[in-house]
Amino acid sequence: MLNILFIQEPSVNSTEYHKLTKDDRFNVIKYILATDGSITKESFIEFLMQCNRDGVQINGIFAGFPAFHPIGGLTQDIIELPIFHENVKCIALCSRGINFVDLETLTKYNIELFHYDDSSSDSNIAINQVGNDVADCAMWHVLEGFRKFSLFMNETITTKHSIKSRQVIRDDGTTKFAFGHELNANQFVLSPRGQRALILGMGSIGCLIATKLQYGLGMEIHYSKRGGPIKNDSWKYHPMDNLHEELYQFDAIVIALPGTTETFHLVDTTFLSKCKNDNLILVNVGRASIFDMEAITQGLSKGQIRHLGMDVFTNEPLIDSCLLDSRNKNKVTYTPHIGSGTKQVFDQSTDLAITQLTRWLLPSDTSSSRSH
Ligand SMILES: NC(=O)c1ccc[n+]([C@@H]2O[C@H](COP(=O)([O-])OP(=O)(O)OC[C@H]3O[C@@H](n4cnc5c(N)ncnc54)[C@H](O)[C@@H]3O)[C@@H](O)[C@H]2O)c1
Repeated sequence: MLNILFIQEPSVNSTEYHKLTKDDRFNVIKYILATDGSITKESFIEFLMQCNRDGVQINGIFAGFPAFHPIGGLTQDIIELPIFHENVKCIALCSRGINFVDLETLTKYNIELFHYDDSSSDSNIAINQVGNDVADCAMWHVLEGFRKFSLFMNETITTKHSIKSRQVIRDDGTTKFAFGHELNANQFVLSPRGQRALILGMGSIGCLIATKLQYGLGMEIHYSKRGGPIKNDSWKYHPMDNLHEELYQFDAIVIALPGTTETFHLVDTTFLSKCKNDNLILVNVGRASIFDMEAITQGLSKGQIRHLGMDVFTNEPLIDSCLLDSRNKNKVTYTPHIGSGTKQVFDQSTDLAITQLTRWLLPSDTSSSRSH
């Protein structure tokens, strides 16, 4: 019997989880690392020791979201414990990103770490569901940048009146009727149709953002990435090393890049100085580290940035102060890192993680979806 420890709750809709609970080759053990601080690293280690005293060896770990984060990560001292590295053969995360895990020490002990990967048709999953759902989130922020629907909705909630909610306040404080095309005396609601979007990063997320902005909003698509262009004749490629010279022409810039040392503060004061100097829409669904937030804050205050849309934050889970600043309330939209937060992704991530664990632990198993 192989023991799989669940340190986070799986999706109750997961077919693979239900199969696992009925499979007599596996035993499901749960010790949930709660996010409220009630379980510490010490209590987790004590739990492992108790398992050992009871003669139960943990062979695989379903880490889910947010994995080991509540106890400060899967650190070297935990992995170095013989009761850990002598028994655990594999760990499966539900997130695509691998954060708070000491990969080097896991590799030293040949412990396999799986993460969410929906790019292959190998398993019974919807391919690139994450890319699709994050791209929806990016498209919403871009649309908000042009049309400002949330702003009008909030005004309607406040005024309970469909005319007053779109009224424009003149510089002298008087109001006038508005068709809905004016935000204030100097700013207009715009159609995204025919406007130019630059997408930075053209991986599984970037390509779907491009498709949605092109076919959903009617935008002209430009993109940049490392390693040369992709095969698509209707999107225009700009090499990264010449990007600054091209920035003047874009109405919306969408970030779908990973947070790396190379992309750190890619969007800084110099970058912004090359962009158009008003009505710029900036959206980030990649990583906040790509933005130099001081430069962005200045861009907002001097009126260069018409709209800032963010699904990622510098010190998550905290929200960047420029987004919370009341002076920017009509210029920002933010979502709490929920780009991929759909039921479909949640259910599928459990299915994938369990498939990865069971395949690794029983490599010769050829039954059902667990076969190689
Ligand atoms: N907001 C969310 O909920 C959410 C969810 C999943 C992923 N993400 C973020 O989105 C990022 C992109 O995800 P993906 O699945 O499309 O990744 P991917 O690996 O499929 O694509 C990354 C793209 O970025 C490009 N790139 C990487 N480094 C670069 C550099 N230094 N300069 C220029 N281009 C570079 C690559 O060429 C590729 O086109 C992830 O790394 C993650 O940070 C966010």
